[in-house]
Amino acid sequence: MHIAPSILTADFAHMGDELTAIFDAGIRWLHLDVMDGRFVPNISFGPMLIRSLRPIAEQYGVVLDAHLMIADPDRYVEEFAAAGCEYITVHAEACTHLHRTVQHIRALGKKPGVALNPATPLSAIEEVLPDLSLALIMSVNPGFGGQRFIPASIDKIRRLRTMLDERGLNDVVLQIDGGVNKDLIAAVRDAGATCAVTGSAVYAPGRNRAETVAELRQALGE
Ligand SMILES: O=C(CO)[C@H](O)[C@H](O)COP(=O)(O)O
Repeated sequence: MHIAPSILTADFAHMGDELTAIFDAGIRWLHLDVMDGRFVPNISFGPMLIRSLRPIAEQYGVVLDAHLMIADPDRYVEEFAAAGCEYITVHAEACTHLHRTVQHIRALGKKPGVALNPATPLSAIEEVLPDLSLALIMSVNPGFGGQRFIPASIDKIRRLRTMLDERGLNDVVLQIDGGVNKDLIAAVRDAGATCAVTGSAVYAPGRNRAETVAELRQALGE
């Protein structure tokens, strides 16, 4: 089970320290929430910030995973590939030609992911599942960190796990994103997720980052 902290709720004035704190605690997967103010009602950051944190991530061998909550993401996938993202995830709801976008990311030598909003059924990705490296289930409505986990997401993870297993797609990362904390992380793992995005559970105001990471590991029985 990968723990993938999202920097959305980190202290942007001290980003270098925020990263080394979690990497020193053993984190090797970083989730980058890119928001455009159109697909979601919030604006976060873009490829420029990712380029600037890339050397620190490379020093520790950390996977950079970009979650593009942006309209018409084809316009920008090349920039995120050049910025050093290994996984590039787009939203099914934001793509007119999802299969083409997935192939575009693959052709750039990157690992394509597709995210689904809470109201979007799994059937929206069924046809592209064999082409994916990652499938992301949103367990909050995208746009903001610190929201409450939607309980129905557990069953959605289970159903996606079954779809992947039935097709022998065991290498596809099943990522869950939104409201995952120490009380929920074992349940999402048990339902079949293989990567948990944790924003405010790691980057909680005033909390020691090594301690928040250790709490999540403990909850997983590691
Ligand atoms: O995609 C996101 C919001 O759109 C964030 O990754 C997600 O919400 C993580 O933050 P938290 O763990 O605080 O919910």
